Amino acid sequence: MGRLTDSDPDDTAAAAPAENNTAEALDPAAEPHHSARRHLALGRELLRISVRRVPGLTLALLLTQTAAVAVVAVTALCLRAAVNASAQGRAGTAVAAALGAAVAYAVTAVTADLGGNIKGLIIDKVSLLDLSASVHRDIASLDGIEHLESGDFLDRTVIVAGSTWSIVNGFWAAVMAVFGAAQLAVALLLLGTVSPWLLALLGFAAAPLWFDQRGQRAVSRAETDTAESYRLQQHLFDLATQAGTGKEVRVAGAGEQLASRQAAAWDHAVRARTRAQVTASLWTVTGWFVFSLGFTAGLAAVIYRVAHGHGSAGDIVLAITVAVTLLQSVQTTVSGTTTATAARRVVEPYLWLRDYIEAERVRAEGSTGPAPAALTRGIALEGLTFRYPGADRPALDDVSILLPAGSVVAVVGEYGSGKTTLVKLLTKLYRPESGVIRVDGTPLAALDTVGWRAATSVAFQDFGRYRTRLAETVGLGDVPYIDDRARTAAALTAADADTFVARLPEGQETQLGRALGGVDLSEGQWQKTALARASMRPGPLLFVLDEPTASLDAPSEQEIFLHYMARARELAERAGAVTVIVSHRFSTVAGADLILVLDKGKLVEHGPHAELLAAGGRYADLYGLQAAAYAS
Ligand SMILES: Nc1ncnc2c1ncn2[C@@H]1O[C@H](COP(=O)(O)OP(=O)(O)OP(=O)(O)O)[C@@H](O)[C@H]1O
Repeated sequence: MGRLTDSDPDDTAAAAPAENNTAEALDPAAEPHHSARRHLALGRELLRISVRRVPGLTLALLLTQTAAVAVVAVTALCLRAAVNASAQGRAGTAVAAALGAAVAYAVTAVTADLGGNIKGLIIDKVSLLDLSASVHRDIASLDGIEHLESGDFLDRTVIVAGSTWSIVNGFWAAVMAVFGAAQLAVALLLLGTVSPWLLALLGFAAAPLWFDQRGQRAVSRAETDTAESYRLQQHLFDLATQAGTGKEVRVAGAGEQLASRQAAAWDHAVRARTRAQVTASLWTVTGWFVFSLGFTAGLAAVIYRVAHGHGSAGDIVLAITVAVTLLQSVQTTVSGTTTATAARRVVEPYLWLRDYIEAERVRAEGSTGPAPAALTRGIALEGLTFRYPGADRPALDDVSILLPAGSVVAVVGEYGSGKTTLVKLLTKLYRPESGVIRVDGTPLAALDTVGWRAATSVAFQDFGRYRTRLAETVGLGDVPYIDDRARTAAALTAADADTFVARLPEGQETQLGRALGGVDLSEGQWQKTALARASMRPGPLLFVLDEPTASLDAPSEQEIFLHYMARARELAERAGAVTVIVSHRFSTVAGADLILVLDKGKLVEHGPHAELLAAGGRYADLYGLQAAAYAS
């Protein structure tokens, strides 16, 4: 992502999403297990970021940890010397050695506390100021929206966005584990000076590590396996508790049903996760049991040897001191490794997201062509086919047609026939699976996405409800002019919103959204704000209205259509702009130059209204049905 650029090219290639939107490309099982090399590279990046962001703290942490390793040896050697010197009656040496041990103990206590605090500070700063910000920025900068409609992407985003702290924590835990291992090595070396047999404790020290990792893998697996249930219960909870859906749920009396389904999904997720936690705890206990057995046997061996004249009393003290340190070192190494391993739950999706974003960037690299200043030929669809991830049939199937420059094109068809999908492809929110869109002969894919979008205005069917001040809600349609009140006022007029704006307490400056201390709008009023937003750009080459009046009453609908037809003609005159109007209501689109009739993704008829009526085909049937329904 953004500033983290050291990706492993092999891994990137392996993880890059497939070129098309196939189900396989989004199969969670297909997620790569990133190589150790990749994890190391990420570690180096995090170290670099820490050094850059908090150099003093990073240095202090590394120094305290190095000191912690050194004091293990100093403490044990001083204590052995003190005991042996006292036994031999060398009081001066004994006192000096005891003092050395005391100082070393004090340093141990200070470094333990200080290390933890410094680590916490570094993690907070790096995760909040760098990682979180770069994750949000990179996700927001993706061109299309397929990632926003992909469960796989969303799952990973949810995991990563809330847990960048774990990534940095995991890295520093790994560093602590390395220092713990160094401490362990020093401790074993000292034990070796008492008896080489004590080196066997290394094997026993590895047991807790190994068993702990097994447990962590079980926990990790359970979380992945239950991610869907977890998402489902969250969705059901939202359905019942959010104002929009909550109304329906209450009127329908579906609350109980939703609550029991939510409980079942929650129960399934929690049960599986708890089972895995219990298994992990059992593995941990087993590991420590094995270590304790080895430790007790080793200590018994030292005491036996000293009792039989091999070694001094100081050796026993050294063995006990070091063995205690050994326990601490193992604990540091185990907990560091466990935390670092647990962080893989976030690191793996994080690397997956980086690969995804990188692949998207590479794919967008060819899109650099400028949008034309005006259209002369129009927008040609050639064999356009598109299938949503996981869908068994295409949403658009081999659609070929020219949307002539300067024309008003209506797209009609029944629910789910592919109308909105066509809009998404025209606005580069999705890439076609096959076929091509040409803008005056240039493939749309070759045009710079930002440039093309700047030449486009769209009012989407599922429009956004931005709870800002009304003027900003509208002004967001053309960000450079967000504070241009004359322009936002004109856009509101175009959307037939003047009457309701006049009734708002502070007109254009009214804050929207009751939760933010503002006012709530009706569906129709929200739709008018979306229409106004789409009217902000003065001269788009492509102007799209997707069901622009679905929430409006008949007089508003009529008013708005008349206005936008006039605007379409004006835009056509000025720059050969194409206006696309998606509508269920056939009567409203009769004035279009070209009508496209979609049926299950196929373009089944096209032509002007009169021609299609005369042909007596699908359009004529549907038109007749609607006319009869409105007449009755
Ligand atoms: N994000 C999505 N993921 C998967 N399938 C989708 C998605 N959006 C739409 N579809 C499916 O693609 C097909 C075409 O949908 P589209 O929204 O383009 O139809 P439409 O003609 O605009 O419908 P409506 O009139 O209801 O708005 C439908 O079968 C729909 O279920």
